[in-house]
Amino acid sequence: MKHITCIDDLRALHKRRVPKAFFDYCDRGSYAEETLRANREDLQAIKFRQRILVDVSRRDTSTTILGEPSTMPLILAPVGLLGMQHGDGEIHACRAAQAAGIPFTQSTMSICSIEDIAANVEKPFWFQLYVMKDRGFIKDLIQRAIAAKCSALVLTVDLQVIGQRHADIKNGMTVPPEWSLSKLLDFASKPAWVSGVLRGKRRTFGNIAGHVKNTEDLNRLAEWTASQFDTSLNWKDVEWVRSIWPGKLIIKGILDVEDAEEAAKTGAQALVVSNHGGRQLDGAPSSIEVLPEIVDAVGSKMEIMFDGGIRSGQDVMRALALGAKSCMIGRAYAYGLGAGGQAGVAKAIDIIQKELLTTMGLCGVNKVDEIDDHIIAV
Ligand SMILES: Cc1cc2nc3c(=O)[nH]c(=O)nc-3n(C[C@H](O)[C@H](O)[C@H](O)COP(=O)(O)O)c2cc1C
Ligand SMILES: CCCCC(=O)C(=O)O
Repeated sequence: MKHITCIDDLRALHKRRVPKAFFDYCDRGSYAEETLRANREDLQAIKFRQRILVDVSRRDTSTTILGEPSTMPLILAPVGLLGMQHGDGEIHACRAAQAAGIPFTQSTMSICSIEDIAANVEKPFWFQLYVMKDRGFIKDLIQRAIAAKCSALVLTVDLQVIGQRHADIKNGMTVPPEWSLSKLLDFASKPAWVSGVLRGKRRTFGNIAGHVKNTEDLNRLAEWTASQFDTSLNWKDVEWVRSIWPGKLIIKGILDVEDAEEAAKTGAQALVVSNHGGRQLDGAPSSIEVLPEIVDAVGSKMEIMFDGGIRSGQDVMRALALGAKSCMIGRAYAYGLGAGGQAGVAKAIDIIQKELLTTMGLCGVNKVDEIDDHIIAV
């Protein structure tokens, strides 16, 4: 890993090591990918004020996230199918996060189950919930997260209707992989990936396989989602989740001020300003574009987390300057996982922390809570 110096290097290695269908599933966005591109372009358009001759010898990235100490304002976002990027991928990513001292969020759509992770890591992790039609099953899932001592529930509210990802259709992306000649040739050129996934505990969705009806459709992710996810989901269901889950609640997938104001009334402690990494509503604004107005509206009532397009410590600094308390990363660490398992995720986190520390120094800032819009050049 010594020639890896940035997240882009991990992406290139991920692309080389993991079958095309799973790399593209991770890398690409929905429809024309306008929002996917806007997430990156709008972050890059924010320029810093360089400040010199400030004593920055006591720089420190540590902070708190929902009252808990964290070594940096960074969270591993829920990412589905990590166990298809690398055998036992969820366990490896969670271990890397815990070793680095930051939270890991397990997706409902994980390959390893909640119990698989809990048995293989040392500390509590966060659980992300998708609400499906079978509410008895969802209640059971929440109770499994409670039994596994998950320390926060991330309720994702922006994927009841799934945005089409052209690449997944073109690649025939299925879980577990379905065989075809082109896939066999692709897999044959990635032997380390094949043996890693074969050694992994599971090759299908650990949390949901065996529980929900229509599992015969499970292989075709988009069709299966359309048949299982509940499009009637509304604010009353958030109250229902709140009544079952006693711990910290985070609502993920807010882009609109009115929705943020509604979220603030639910008793949730935090929200994530997110467009799902440009994988859902194509044509939606970038997350960074709407962050300031959401912070203005509800930042005094809830902790504001941010995601969408973060590929560096500079990007974390930008989101914090515009009012986020912490940032989630999705692809940045998934690339690391595909590139090198736990060590690759650790590398992604380390790269971002070092970049943040350097950027803080060059902007004349010592502490995370000193980062605000004074560091932005106008
Ligand atoms: C491959 C992939 C799978 C994802 N799966 C989930 C998921 O299961 N649940 C969820 O809430 N968000 C999911 N997301 C969205 C991420 O949690 C996060 O919002 C997004 O990745 C942030 O953008 P970034 O990838 O540019 O950092 C997924 C994102 C990616 C890239
Ligand atoms: C069916 C959803 C799978 C996980 C997800 O949220 C994503 O791919 O963006």
